[in-house]
Amino acid sequence: MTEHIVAFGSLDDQVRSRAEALLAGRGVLEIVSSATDASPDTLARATAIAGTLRPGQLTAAANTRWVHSWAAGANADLSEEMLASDVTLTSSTGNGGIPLAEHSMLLMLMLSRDVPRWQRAQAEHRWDRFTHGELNGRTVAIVGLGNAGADLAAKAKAFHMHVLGVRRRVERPVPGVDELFAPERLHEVLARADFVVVTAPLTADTKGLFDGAAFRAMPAHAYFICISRGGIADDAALLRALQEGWIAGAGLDAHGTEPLPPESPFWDLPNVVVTPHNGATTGATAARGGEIFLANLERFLDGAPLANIVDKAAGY
Ligand SMILES: NC(=O)C1=CN([C@@H]2O[C@H](COP(=O)(O)OP(=O)(O)OC[C@H]3O[C@@H](n4cnc5c(N)ncnc54)[C@H](O)[C@@H]3O)[C@@H](O)[C@H]2O)C=CC1
Ligand SMILES: O=C(O)C(=O)COP(=O)(O)O
Repeated sequence: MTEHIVAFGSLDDQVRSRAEALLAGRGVLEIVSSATDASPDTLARATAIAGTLRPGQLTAAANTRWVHSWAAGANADLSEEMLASDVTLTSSTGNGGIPLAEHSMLLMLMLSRDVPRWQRAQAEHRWDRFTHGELNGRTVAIVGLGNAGADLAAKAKAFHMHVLGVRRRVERPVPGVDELFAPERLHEVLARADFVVVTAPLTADTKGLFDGAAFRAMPAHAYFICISRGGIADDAALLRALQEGWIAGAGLDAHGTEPLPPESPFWDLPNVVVTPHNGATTGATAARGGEIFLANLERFLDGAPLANIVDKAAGY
């Protein structure tokens, strides 16, 4: 059987030539600049698609058996059409765990040292020597212990932090995590944390998990960091928590509304570090994403079970 693989977006030259080598004699690779540019003919020919489909496109892609998302969190791919279809959806989970863990360390360091205050002083050429904090000996609670969370636990341990972890399978220890808790004990964990880092995916279970009660459960000196998905925090509650001093500050790479609108109050809060959902945007992430796709392409061509299959019912 000849496979017709369509990729939306630009493929790195190396990934492209390796995909073409895998397909030699077994199929063709067609690159379309974006999903919007995919013609009905292209969609009808595709037996597999890499990229996020637009509404109506999956229905038009009648021969497609596999859709691969370039994203680690496949939320944007889980359309009504996708949920209703029996097409296999795979994600790029695993591409960005390392930079997300680095980004979490960066945000914890920036917040504890009050880097924004130095930046304000530097912009004004002002010599502002103040007392700031250390990570050493502080407690970090990590919610979600997959690629990013597990790597963060090891990194936090290397900074001599005490590491609390929240995961559903508490019976499975994670290196670097000192104490593991089930999600039902979240508020108890939050009450003990100096830093809370959310790395869990956005699912029906995690949507709005950080509501007013969760922020009130955190100590007033604690910082909230979200590197996975906005929507896990209720933005109105987070804003109140930051403005009214329920918590000390936040480091936000993932936001409830993206791009964060220019008028959003989060931009201007002195105790918030905003990054534009690019905590994992490194060359290495793109390279790892390419490897994940190529390994799955090989499995697809061999009729072998695919890796990184998204559990449509679980939502990630
Ligand atoms: N900021 C950015 O640029 C990026 C953000 N992401 C987001 O980061 C997330 C994490 O990435 P990875 O660590 O690679 O994913 P992962 O799938 O390896 O890790 C997520 C972990 O959360 C756990 N989990 C799921 N529901 C949970 C719940 N209710 N309570 C506690 N734990 C729960 C899962 O079992 C899994 O172990 C992705 O799902 C994605 O949404 C991913 C890449 C880039
Ligand atoms: O891979 C992911 O899930 C990410 O959040 C990365 O952002 P993107 O989807 O590439 O805009």
